[in-house]
Order: sequence, then structure tokens, then C-alpha cells
Amino acid sequence: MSCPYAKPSQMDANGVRDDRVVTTSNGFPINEPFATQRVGEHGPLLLQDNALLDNLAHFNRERIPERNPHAHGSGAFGYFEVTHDITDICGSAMFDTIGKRTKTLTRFSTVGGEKGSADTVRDPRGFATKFYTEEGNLDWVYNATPVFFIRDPSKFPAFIHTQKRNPQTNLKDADVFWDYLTQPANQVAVHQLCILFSDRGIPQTYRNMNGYSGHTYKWSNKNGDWHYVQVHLKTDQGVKNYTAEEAAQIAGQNPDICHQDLFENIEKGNAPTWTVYIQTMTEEESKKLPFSVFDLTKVWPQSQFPLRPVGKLCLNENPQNFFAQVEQAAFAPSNTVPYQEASADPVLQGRLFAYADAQRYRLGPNYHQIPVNCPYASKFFNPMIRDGPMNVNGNFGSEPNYFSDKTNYQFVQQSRPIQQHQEVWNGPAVPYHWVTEAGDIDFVQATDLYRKVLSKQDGAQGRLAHNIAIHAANCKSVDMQKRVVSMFSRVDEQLGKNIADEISAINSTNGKPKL
Ligand code: HEM
Repeated sequence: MSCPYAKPSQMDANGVRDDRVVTTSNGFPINEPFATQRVGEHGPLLLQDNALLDNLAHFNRERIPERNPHAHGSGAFGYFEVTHDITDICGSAMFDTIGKRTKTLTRFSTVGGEKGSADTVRDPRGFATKFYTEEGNLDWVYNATPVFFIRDPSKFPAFIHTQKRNPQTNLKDADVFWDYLTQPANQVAVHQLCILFSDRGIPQTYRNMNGYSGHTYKWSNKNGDWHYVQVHLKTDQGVKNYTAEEAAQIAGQNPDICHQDLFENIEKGNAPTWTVYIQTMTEEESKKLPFSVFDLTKVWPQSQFPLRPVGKLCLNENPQNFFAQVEQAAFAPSNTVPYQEASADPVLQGRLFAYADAQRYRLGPNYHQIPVNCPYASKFFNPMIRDGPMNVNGNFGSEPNYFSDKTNYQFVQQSRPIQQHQEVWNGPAVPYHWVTEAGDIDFVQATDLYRKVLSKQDGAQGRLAHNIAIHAANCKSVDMQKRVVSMFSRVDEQLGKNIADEISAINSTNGKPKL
């Protein structure tokens, strides 16, 4: 038998009969698909009818747990092409030559809704890309928004719960949503909320939105020089969004509009592309920032840290099978390649644990053997990672399951010097979270967005107030509505007033007091 783990992974279905003879799952040819074995013509069925049992039993096991969060999504294959030399910043092989292409898989998603929920909801969009590089699989598990709601990973489950259904009513609950987000400690979300409730909160299609690392990453070149890095993927199709009213109507008419748009455009050869840029920052520069470089609720000003082009992401191939290639895809920030590291951002550090753990539960411990997840461009070999449910790659055959003295193992040393003088962390183990309350600094970028960016877009400030107001008007509690107004008044007094006026107008039609 040839060495099974030396074979490249197959992306296509295997084990299918060429003659298309229909069989049970153990290969027994079925002569009549809908016949059942029974006693006499009208009698009860026989337990020996394996074709029927096989059919019914497998149907009962078709579903796997949906992702929690980001259950609803669409995906496509493509490639990343290097257009600019950044080897002074990053030594990863995928960047080593201009014109080099790396095969990719991208999955777009919404966050809070269930697998079958509508595409045009107000929610951040996930933008996750797997690069099948010669140094292993690299996942950029990004969002279509440059910041996030939290900066303490311990808050993630509570935050996501507030975006999902109320445990008693099983309804989405505006009071719960705003109760969490207006608590003083959680108002660090205000910058992300201003983006979420702006026009960008409902992209028209997945092709018409940008992607952002959000987090600070740490990239180094082959000499060991390193930078903090943020990545931006800017859509070449232009940013286009729906208003709240358009989106609500479309959600009723065609809830899968973004999925359909992506599939059909790729099918007709209209492959969407994104220009990939990086922002870079030295450690010295990071010390002069008015906020922590590890604070996920802040953007790096582009005037100070300009975008530098790197390459293009192009999505030009639809999956052949959605379940096999998109539902079973497993993206994780911990899947990285040499010279691209996580920074000490606590949310990113928390994510380094969360994804592979979720996938061991959702897909099983051998999820990396599912063809779409295999590092097929680099191959996988580790005699210690063996056995487990659904082991299907030959399990390394007769290879010893420890590092035997009799075998020549190879351990590749990266060419960069060991980073012993970088970011030296020292100190006792302490129960740390940033600060108990969001401070003025946490409102600065939200205010800048409102006053300096939205003011230049026709009607955008008004739409922000409107979108917040129509959401918060759903709160049963008027006190909760007041908390919403008070938080956004801290971004800009006029914004708070506009929200209050519109909530009051809606309240008066619902028999509720004005604010
Ligand atoms: C502590 C914070 C976070 C935790 C614990 C967390 C956890 C998770 C988990 C468990 C999943 C489902 C994974 C699966 O079943 O395959 C997921 C999906 C996802 N998360 Fe996060 N997340 C966090 C923050 C973020 C942030 C800040 C971003 C973006 C910058 C992000 C982007 C995504 C995306 C794009 C997906 C969907 C991936 C796919 O398409 O399969 N998450 N997250």
C-alpha cells in the first residue's frame, strides 16, 4: 500500500460509482428505490430491509450543529495574487513573489441569525478567508467592520446571547439588546454601534462590502524585524448598502438575495475582487497612541498609518457542494503560517482557543481531515495526532505513534532569529479587564465618524439617528429608550436629540410616553 498521508487531499467527492448504479451506503445495489420489504402485499415491514433503514437512519443524521455564531453564510473559492512586494514586512511564502497566486476559500456570513435567516439584516458580516499555502493553511477570520463590540473575550458569550433569542419568549428582544449595550462597562461598543446603525450596517451584497482584520496582528520579515499590522480588503465592486426599509422588504421577498447574487455572478464569470492593503505600525509608534494598540474597539488613523497595497483576492469558483465545502469549512484565527502571528490583543488571544474548540464539537476532532480543511498545498504529517472519530486519512499507517529513534523526522527551523527581545512581557498574574466604565476616549472615534465622515455623506447622519430610533422604539421599557438616547448623546448631542425625537414620535403612535 502506498503511503496514504503522502497523497494530496481531494477536493471532489470520492468513492462514487462511475456506472451510477444506486446502492445502499455499503454498496449493495438497490433494485427498486421505493420498494419496501413487507409481509405479504399489505402487511407490516421487515427489519431486514436494510435499504429502507439505511435511507431513514441517514436522513435523521443529516444535520450537524450550526455555527454559534455566524450560522448563516455563503462561500466561494478563488485565489489571492501578490501585486506589491511586502517582503520588508512579512516573510510568509505566500508573499514572496509578485504575481504569485494562492488558492483560497472565502465564507461570508451574518452573525446573530440562525442558519436559515435572512441575508439583509442589520448585523456585522463575517468575511473569513482560508489560504491554502505551501506553509500550511492560513485563515484570515475577519469581519466587514473595522472594529468590534468588545475588548474583553470573557464578554463574548454574553454579548452574543443578547443578539439572539430571549430564553423565555424565543423572540429577538430589543430591551435585552440595549440593556447589555448601554451598561456603562459595555459602552465601549459605541463605535461599532455607530457603524452598525449607519448605512454600512446592511450591505447590498457580499460583493459590495469591505473586509477588515479589526485586530492588530504581528508580522515579521525574514530578518526578524516585526511590525504591528492591520489588514483591509477593499471591494473593487464599490460599497453599496440597503436602507432599513429596503432591507426589510427584500428580507420578505428574497431572504437569500446575497447568496444568490454571489453564486450567480461567479457562475456567469463576473468574479468579484478585493484589493488587499495593510497598515503597519512599529512598537515605538504604538506607545505614542492615545489608546492601546490591542484595543479592538479602535481604528488606526489612515492619515498616520496609510494603506499599503499588497494584492488582490478574487472569488471565481462556486463550491460544487455547499455542505461539504462551506458548511464543513472550519476557519480559525489559530490557523496561521510562519511570519504572521497573533498580537497580545486579548480578544484575539481568546479567539485562538475558541474556533478549533468549536470545530472539534461541530465537526469532530478530525475536522482537519475534511477535504476542504486539509492543508493540501503543504500536507500534514504528525505521528502524534492519531486515531479519533472519523479518522479517514489512513491514520499514518504503520508509522510509530511517538517520535521513534529509528525514523528521520525533520523539524524546519524558520530563517528568522528567535524573537527573544520582542515585546517582553513581565508581571504577576492579575485579574485584569480594561476599565470598569467606557471613558471619554472610547467615544472619540465614534464622534469623529459622526461629525467628520457621515457629515460628508448626504443624509447619513439622519439615517444613523433613524436606524437607531426604529430599533430602540421596539424596547418595551421607556427607561431603556432613555439609556439609548443618553449613550448616543455622548457621541453627539444632536444625534441623541434626533434619536429621542423619533422614538417619541413612534411612542406616541403606540400609546407610550414621549422621552
Ligand atoms: C472573544 C471573541 C470571539 C469569540 C470567542 C468568537 C467565537 C467564534 C466562534 C465559536 C465561531 C464559530 C466557529 C465555527 O463553528 O466554525 C465564530 C465564527 C466567526 N467569527 Fe468569531 N468570535 C469572536 C470574535 C470575533 C471577531 C472580533 C471577529 C472578526 C474580527 C470574528 C469573526 C468571525 C467570523 C468571520 C466567523 C465565521 C467563520 C466562518 O465563516 O466559518 N469573531 N466566532
